[in-house]
Amino acid sequence: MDPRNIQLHDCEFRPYISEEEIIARITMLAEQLGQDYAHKKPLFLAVLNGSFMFAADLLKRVSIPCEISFIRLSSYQDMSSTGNVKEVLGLTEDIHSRHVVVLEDIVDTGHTVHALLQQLKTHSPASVEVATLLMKPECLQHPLDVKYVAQTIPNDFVVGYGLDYNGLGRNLRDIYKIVS
Ligand SMILES: Nc1nc2c(ncn2[C@@H]2O[C@H](COP(=O)(O)O)[C@@H](O)[C@H]2O)c(=O)[nH]1
Ligand SMILES: [Mg+2]
Repeated sequence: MDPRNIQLHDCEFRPYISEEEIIARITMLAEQLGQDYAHKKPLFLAVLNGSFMFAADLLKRVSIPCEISFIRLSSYQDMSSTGNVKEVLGLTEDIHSRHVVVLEDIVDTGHTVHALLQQLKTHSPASVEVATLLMKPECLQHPLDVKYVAQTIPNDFVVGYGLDYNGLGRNLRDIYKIVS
């Protein structure tokens, strides 16, 4: 095995996106959000578990007044989407008339974001947009308009920087992709 690669459970992963590249992308995203949401006091809604590192690093770089809250959803098993989006921890904030920005680690099929947007819209927010660290456009199965994307990637299974493989890998500073 290449010494730069890592093993998680039964799979080998190789370095893909470095922490420096991730932070550079997030810094640009934070500046864009700061401009678009100046004077709107946005509510960032981070989708746990995967977005915890992205949310923390993004929020540290957003320089306008804002709030953050969390929701926990689950739809992935092993390396694929089940298509069944389970709410593990629900919405605790009143989002009526608020400008909401959903923070996702990765948009793959889009099932998760699609289901969440449907739910959020029933609470009459002033606006809802999605900011994601990663997006796999070729996997999308819903006509989603994801306004803020730090980086698009091909259809590869990735781990690290909050993303896991069956519970492991969330603590990695860089993003790795599976060796096929
Ligand atoms: N560790 C990884 N998790 C992934 C990957 N692609 C998706 N996911 C997880 O699923 C949800 C959303 O998927 P969706 O199909 O509903 O869009 C995402 O938030 C992740 O938690 C991946 O490559 N690696
Ligand atoms: Mg996620």
